[in-house]
Amino acid sequence: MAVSSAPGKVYLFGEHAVVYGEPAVPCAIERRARVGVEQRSDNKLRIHAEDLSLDGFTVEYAGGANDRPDIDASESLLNAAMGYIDSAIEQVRDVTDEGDVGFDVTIESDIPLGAGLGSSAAVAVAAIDAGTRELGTTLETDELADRAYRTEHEVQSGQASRADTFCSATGGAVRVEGEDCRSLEAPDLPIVVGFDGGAGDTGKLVAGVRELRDEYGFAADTVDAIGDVVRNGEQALADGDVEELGRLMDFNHGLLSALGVSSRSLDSMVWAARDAGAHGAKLTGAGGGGCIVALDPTDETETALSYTPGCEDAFRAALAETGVERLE
Ligand SMILES: Nc1ncnc2c1ncn2[C@@H]1O[C@H](COP(=O)(O)OP(=O)(O)O)[C@@H](O)[C@H]1O
Ligand SMILES: C[C@@](O)(CCOP(=O)(O)O)CC(=O)O
Ligand SMILES: [Mg+2]
Repeated sequence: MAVSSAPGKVYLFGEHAVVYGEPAVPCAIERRARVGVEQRSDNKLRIHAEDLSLDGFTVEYAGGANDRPDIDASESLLNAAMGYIDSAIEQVRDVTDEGDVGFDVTIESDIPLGAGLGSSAAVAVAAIDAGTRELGTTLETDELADRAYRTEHEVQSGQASRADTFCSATGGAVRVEGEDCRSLEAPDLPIVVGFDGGAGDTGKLVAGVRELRDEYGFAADTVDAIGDVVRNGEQALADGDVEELGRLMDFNHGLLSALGVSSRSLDSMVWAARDAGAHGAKLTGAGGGGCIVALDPTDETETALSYTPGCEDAFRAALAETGVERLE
């Protein structure tokens, strides 16, 4: 059996706009998904996912479009639940040229699902890394990130950036613009996360922004403006100017909100953080529900969030210096 882990992330800047070629700066955090993969003697896939919102389940099936697991859940729920892991295993089969190989896969994760902290990318990166190693192939980080990106691209119906998967594979703070992915020097940022207990559907939210962008010139301008915020943010990051970073995060949140991807609970957490004296706050990831990220070196934001109606959990997140980790 091979076991790998990979971290989740927050977006300091640039989600959604990154899908259209603008730069984005995500930052890996110490919340990880661990995936164990063991080769079977038949061609079936057995997936044990403790932390899925289906209350944890075990299924056994051969994988691929024509063989669905026999469990009592709607097709859409099942697709949402299984899509990333299914597609990650296809990448393992493809990269190792072992189309018929079966696996027992076990997933454990401390990253909330669908909440903007990149659980899908972490699961894809860890699964592909463990799966390929189980078959005797160790991928370079760039190829691992690329294979995990293909997983997200497929599951999100062709609409995904390389940001989440590159960040999860390499760790640290990164900058992604189209195919250009690189690591950034980042100061130790005082990151606080607020979680509303909910989730958003990444594919749907991305499609919604695309429709707005196609329909209105000003929505396309809003996407471009996010790119400008990110470029300023990169400079602030290089200068270690946390106050300026915060101001730019506030601006970024306003633009995301204009694109329709915020929600009442995300907005209340953002305002609670600002009122508590955070340098800045914004939603992170696809939006619709899930998490916000704020910068505050004091305890005020975490405390304020823990009393904010609609906030289920608030925690400080350390930067994850290491991306994929090979545990067994
Ligand atoms: N612990 C887990 N076990 C199995 N699959 C997971 C797990 N965590 C995430 N996933 C997969 O990732 C999907 C959520 O990804 P996504 O909607 O992109 O949100 P995010 O990446 O922001 O968490 C889940 O529906 C599931 O397919
Ligand atoms: C909205 C988007 O920019 C980020 C999605 O992040 P998450 O899956 O919500 O963590 C989509 C993408 O970059 O693929
Ligand atoms: Mg995701």
